[in-house]
Amino acid sequence: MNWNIACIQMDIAFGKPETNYTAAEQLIEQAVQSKPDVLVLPELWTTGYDLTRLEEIADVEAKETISFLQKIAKKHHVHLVGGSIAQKTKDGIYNTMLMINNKGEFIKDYDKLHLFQLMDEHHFLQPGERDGLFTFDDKLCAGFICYDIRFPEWLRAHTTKGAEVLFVSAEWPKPRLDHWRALLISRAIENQAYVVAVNRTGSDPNNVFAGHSLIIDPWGEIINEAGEGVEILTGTIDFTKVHEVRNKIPVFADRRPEFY
Ligand SMILES: NC(=O)CCC(=O)C(=O)O
Repeated sequence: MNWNIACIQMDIAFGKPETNYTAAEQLIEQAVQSKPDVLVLPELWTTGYDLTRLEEIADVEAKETISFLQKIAKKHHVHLVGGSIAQKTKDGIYNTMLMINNKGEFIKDYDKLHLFQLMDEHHFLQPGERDGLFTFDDKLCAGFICYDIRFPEWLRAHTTKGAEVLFVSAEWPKPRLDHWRALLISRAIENQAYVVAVNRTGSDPNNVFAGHSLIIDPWGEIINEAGEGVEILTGTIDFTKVHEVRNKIPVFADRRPEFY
């Protein structure tokens, strides 16, 4: 089985959800022209890092975003890794990734596990406590959010359970572009999995963001890489490649977890 992927590398208006819904919808309408099976959005794409105003602008129980994504998924018969949004719950605000299948069914939400202190997340957000595993078309995938990629053990915990595609939504600043690329390529090689990583572009009052969304195969080869600007990045995932690479170098069978 193959999947055509489309990554929505967008700019994000700081603290303006309505502007961002409109911008995302326009880009998605362009992206669906190539008939993707899966569409992916970046981190905190409705609000950006306007953390001091989250109490006011976060989506309560993610209701508005889920309904926005469900409408798109059904209209275009496309699976959505709906990036992440600031979700307001009774326990606090979370940085939450939303997965909707191509029938418009809500499949999974994943709250960012590792909060990034350098961008003050720990002062405004609650850390997640659940895994990022989910299934589209019977294929086991996993979702991660930005800083999570610095924790190889977290991604490995998902591939040892069988995940074959690792989706990453990010707002990764430009000064650490080299880390972004190196970490993502490493996560693909060590997990022998596809990595589909969507970063935002543009800037906010505190950071300039790197763009350079990436689709990487299980051998660590880059299938496609975006530039710095607004872009729809596409690429095809061939699931047989996961099994070819895992059979060639049987990393999972050769692990010695009793010594780790
Ligand atoms: N939004 C984030 O989690 C950014 C992570 C980051 O920039 C890093 O260097 O790690």
